[in-house]
Amino acid sequence: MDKTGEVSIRSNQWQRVLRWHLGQKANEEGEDGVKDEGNTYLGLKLKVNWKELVVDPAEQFYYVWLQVMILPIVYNWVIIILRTCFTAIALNYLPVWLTLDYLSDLMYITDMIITLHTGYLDQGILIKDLTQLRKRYLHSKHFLRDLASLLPTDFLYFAFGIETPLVRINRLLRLPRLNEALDRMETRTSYPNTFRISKLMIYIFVLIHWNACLYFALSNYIGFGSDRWVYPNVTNAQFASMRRQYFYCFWFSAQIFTTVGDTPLPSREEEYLFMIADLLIAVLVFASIVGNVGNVITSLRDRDNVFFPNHELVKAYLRSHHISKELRQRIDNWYQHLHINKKIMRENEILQQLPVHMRTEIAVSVHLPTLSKVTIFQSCEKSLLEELVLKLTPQVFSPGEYVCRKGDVGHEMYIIKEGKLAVVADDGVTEFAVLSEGNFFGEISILNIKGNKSGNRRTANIRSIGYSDLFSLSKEDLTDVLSEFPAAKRHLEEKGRQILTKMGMLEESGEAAEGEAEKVETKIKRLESNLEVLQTKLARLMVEFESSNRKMRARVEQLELEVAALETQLPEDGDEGDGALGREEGVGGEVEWEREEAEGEEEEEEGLNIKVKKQGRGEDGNDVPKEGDGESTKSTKEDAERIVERDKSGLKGTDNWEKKKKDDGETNRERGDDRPGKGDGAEIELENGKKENSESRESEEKRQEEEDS
Ligand SMILES: Nc1ncnc2c1ncn2[C@@H]1O[C@@H]2COP(=O)(O)O[C@H]2[C@H]1O
Repeated sequence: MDKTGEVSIRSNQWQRVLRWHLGQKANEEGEDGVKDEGNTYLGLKLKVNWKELVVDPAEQFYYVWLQVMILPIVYNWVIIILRTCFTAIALNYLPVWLTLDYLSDLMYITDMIITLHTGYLDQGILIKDLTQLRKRYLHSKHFLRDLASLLPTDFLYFAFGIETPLVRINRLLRLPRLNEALDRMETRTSYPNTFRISKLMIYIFVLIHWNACLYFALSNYIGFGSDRWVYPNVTNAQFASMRRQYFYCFWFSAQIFTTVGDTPLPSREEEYLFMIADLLIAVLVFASIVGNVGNVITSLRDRDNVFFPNHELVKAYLRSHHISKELRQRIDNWYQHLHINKKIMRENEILQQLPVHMRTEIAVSVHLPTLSKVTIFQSCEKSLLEELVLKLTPQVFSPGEYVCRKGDVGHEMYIIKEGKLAVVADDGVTEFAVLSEGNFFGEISILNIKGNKSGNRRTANIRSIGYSDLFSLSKEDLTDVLSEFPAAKRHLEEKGRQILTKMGMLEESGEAAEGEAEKVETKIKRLESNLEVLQTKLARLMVEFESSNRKMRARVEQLELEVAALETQLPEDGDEGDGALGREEGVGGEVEWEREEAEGEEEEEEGLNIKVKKQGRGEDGNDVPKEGDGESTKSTKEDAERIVERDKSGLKGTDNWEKKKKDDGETNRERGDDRPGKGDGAEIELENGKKENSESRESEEKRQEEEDS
């Protein structure tokens, strides 16, 4: 199984390498082809449609191609000026130069084709459509620059002669491609500081080289050996060789740029101008060397400071607080141990800038070997381990140091990555057990194990025997993780219980008490929920009672009003028909106003009013004094208003309840349920009211009939 797996992984890698050879289309077919037959690769290679090849700029091929492109660009930057100024060098190696020239041109052309087929990201998606790629490249300024760098200026050789390679100066325009390649390398390299310094040195070398070439050309122009400043006479055998010519000029130029050593004083204006320009450039070169090297040193120190805590500051602090020599020595040893063994304490801080999933992957690959040695985590799901690794904090303990002491409050548990620790008695000598790599401890006091007599206190002293490398996991983090993985929690608790039982620190009745406590808790919860239901019912009943009470009161008040109105009306009935009518109207108005209060009872109320009027006339027949009439009517109206006001304010307290009832009813109706809902008390009330009214009306009518007869 393993072997087959390995083979398939390897073949996958090959398939990926093939992808950029075969192009996107051929790739799909190619995968099957490669699987099926060994010879298919060759067949597919012939089928490759190179025109449709699209390069992903994030892939290895593009990176490798950029590195290859460094060669022709650097070649042109170094050789064109050399051949221009050192004619002897140009002519002596002409076939070599011409070959290299056209080879570099070929690479420039290939580079343009590859750029044309390089996809780009649009909203995070790689664009592979060749028409779009072509359009984008051909409309960009890069294309113009690339085209300019490839113009066949070599035809100018016919005009100026083969010894003037300066005609190829346009080849230098490809410099941005070199920068791109170097930038990519800088992000990929594992040694960015070394890379930066090397890059700087190469730039300076090219600058000195150019200056050397120009110095030789200027000397040639002024006349070799005409003064002390220029290049000595080339007819002199000592300075005749091409190598000597170049090295002398390079040395002279390097002297100026590094401002080290004595250069001969210039004697002609041209020489002065050359020296002035060189010295100005030299200042910049010098400054950039110092600056860059300074940066590298600072970044190296910063890296160390991030990896390891700043010892200098701690030392200064300890000195200023007159800490004992012995303790200072221990602290020094601790730092020394970290540095020598490259123990990184602040990895969480260092990886902070990465997205969580990447941090998890790193943490998993770094810490999983340790976690997988821990027995309880061996059987755990991968997701639990992934959650755990991000929460682990590395800690290093020195020899003899106590990690925890019996009786302390526990805040974290520990996993041993490396080292040995002893569970020791209070005398610090008797060892109960020795814990080593892959063991864990400190879980008992943070797990709230039922029946644990020591509660949240440490049950033992743990002392580091030598240097020990631990991971600590805080109580909160552990609780968080375990809440989602109950099996792991049970496992941990079981181990804790075993230790506690051995130590006799687990209450026997702990389990039973736990069960009892659970039962009581369940009962309490049930009672509480019952109580809630009862309270709700009571509140509903209260509201219903309140509502019917209010209505009854309103009805009584209304009847009283009407009776009073009739009483005042009766004596005038015979004399002033109109006035009586007016009053009747007035009372009717009041009654109407009352009616609005009594919800949904209009018809019944009207019926009642008529009956009351009849009854009033029939029963009484007494003359009610006219004077008192007005007053009584007025006071009755005021009373009624007061009552209604009171009722209204009484209503307010129950408004929410009424509203809830209505809402409930509406919800039911929305559900298509026409039955009265939980909150349909009002409707029920209304129906009850109607029933009562019709009953009272019937009894009223009966009474009337009896009286009439
Ligand atoms: N006899 C023992 N063997 C191994 N580990 C122990 C023993 N006694 C205590 N421990 C561990 O030491 C830890 C001390 O802190 P805790 O009580 O939180 O949890 C304890 C256990 O994890």
